[in-house]
Amino acid sequence: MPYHRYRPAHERVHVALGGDRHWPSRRLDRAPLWVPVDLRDGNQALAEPMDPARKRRMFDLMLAMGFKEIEVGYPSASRTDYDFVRHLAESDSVPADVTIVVFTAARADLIEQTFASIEGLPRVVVHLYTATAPTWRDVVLGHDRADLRALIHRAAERMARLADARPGPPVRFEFSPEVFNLTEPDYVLEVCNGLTALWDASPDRPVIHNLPATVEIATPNVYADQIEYMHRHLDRRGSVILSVHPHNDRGTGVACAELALLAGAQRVEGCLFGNGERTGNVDLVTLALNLHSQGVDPMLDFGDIDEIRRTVEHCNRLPVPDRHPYAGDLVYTAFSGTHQDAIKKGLAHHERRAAELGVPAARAPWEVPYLPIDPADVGRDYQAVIRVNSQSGKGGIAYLLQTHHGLDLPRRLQIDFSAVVQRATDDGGHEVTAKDLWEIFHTTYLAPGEDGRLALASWATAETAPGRHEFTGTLVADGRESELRGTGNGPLSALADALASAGVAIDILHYAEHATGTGPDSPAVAYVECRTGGVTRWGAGRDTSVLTASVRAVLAAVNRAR
Ligand SMILES: CC(=O)SCCNC(=O)CCNC(=O)[C@H](O)C(C)(C)COP(=O)(O)OP(=O)(O)OC[C@H]1O[C@@H](n2cnc3c(N)ncnc32)[C@H](O)[C@@H]1OP(=O)(O)O
Ligand SMILES: CC(C)C(=O)C(=O)O
Repeated sequence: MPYHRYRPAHERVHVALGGDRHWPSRRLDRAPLWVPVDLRDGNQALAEPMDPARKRRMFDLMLAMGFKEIEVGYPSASRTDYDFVRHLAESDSVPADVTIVVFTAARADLIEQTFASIEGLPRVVVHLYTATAPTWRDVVLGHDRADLRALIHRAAERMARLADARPGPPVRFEFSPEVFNLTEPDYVLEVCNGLTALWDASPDRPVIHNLPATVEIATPNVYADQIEYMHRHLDRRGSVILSVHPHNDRGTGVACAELALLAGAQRVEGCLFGNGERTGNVDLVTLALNLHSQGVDPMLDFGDIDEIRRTVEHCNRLPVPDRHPYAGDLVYTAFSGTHQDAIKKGLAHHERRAAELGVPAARAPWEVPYLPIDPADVGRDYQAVIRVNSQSGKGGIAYLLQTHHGLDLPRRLQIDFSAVVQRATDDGGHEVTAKDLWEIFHTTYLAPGEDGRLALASWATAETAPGRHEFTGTLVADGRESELRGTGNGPLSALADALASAGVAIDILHYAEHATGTGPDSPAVAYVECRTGGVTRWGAGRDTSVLTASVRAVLAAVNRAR
């Protein structure tokens, strides 16, 4: 690989913080101000940018989730964006606690058009951006440091003039030195501090300085150092909201945002599920739910994450991957045996703990292995948690039979059945559903008691004296009938005695039964482990009568052994 073509980050940008950093020992204990930029940065990265209907649907989703500041577009870039801002203004669609952000480059015509778009909107941030990094200055914009600072200053003055001329509540300002992470720290400070003064930022009308990792170039600790340096050196710090805007080129956008928050950032711009230019903007869903999983209020509602995902997929026309943190189809699912076993035990323990605490399971403290959050918190259910394929073990299989069919298999039967399922999945190599498992269970353990070579044409039991039982019946073996009679201290030992009288000697090694529901019509299931002719097999029976279920279970085990 031609790796020698690339330079490490420390050769490309000076990080001014030195060794004196505070962020590593800080903790995240509150949510920042989240600002979704899906309708601008996300939208500009789509092959088919959103039409007005999709924009509106995304906007409504953001309101429903509880976002309080939303970047809605680049109104000077396209008719759709301009009209969307006008639509929000004219339809009175912005709740009183929500601020709208509009985005503009540092060009007079674009700024004028931006201000025209926001007429009548009560709470607005106008967001100015210009790239400040050396390569962009030299190659793209063709300005040296002083020229570019002057260009930005002129644009900011124009914004201030237009804002002053506007009736109603004051407009607020945001500035992004695009590619902040590759810009000399002293230059960013000079430009940002200049704007803080020019816009006369105050605590009640703070300016937002948004410091983008436009293209991720370094490990997240480097970004954290860069943010902490700015946090400690920006003028009028109490009048500045320090914002970050990470992208995900190295796949570490989330880590960059989290470390930046430790380093002093107060606001995060990103997109839902990480849509955005190239590898995307930082994913706000992951960031917020990471906080939730630490016991910190994320200040957003993810109660129905599948609906959020469906809406975002519809608006972006891009799928959210199956492994996406917190939201992917497979992220609360375990296929592998030991994980399933641990989750099954963990869920049972969770239910017990909730009962002990006297709270609903959905309110009890969460400590289930392999599941960082309770899927129910985001509207997922437990049904999908465990799925079975060739990597699965007894725990997961038993869990599915229990949750879907009410079967509570004895431990040794779980082991036996898991080997049966393993053979079935090894042959086909595919996933086995709960319905498939039931069919395999039925064919293997239940059916041999109902239509096996050894059957009972009729039978009856009676308690002839206290603790003394008699079993009588007609045995059909390979088409031939014979009468049976046996006695014992219970119906099953009487059955064993009767079978022995017909030359079928059996030993019942294990017996268990339970109801599968609550009403009188709900079937009982019996499980029997039998040894006959030196072979040990499990059988099962199912009937509304426990006794009939038990007799069938014995016959099933015997037929399987024969
Ligand atoms: C990191 C980011 O996400 S930045 C946001 C990027 N988003 C977008 O570009 C989406 C919307 N953009 C657009 O629709 C168009 O680019 C428009 C309408 C805004 C402008 O279109 P055009 O006038 O055709 O210009 P074009 O798109 O070619 O932009 C390049 C020009 O803008 C200049 N420019 C780039 N950024 C800025 C800036 N922040 N401020 C001022 N000028 C800038 C370039 O130097 C170049 O100037 P030149 O033509 O004199 O060389
Ligand atoms: C200009 C800023 C906000 C941006 O979109 C970026 O740098 O990615």
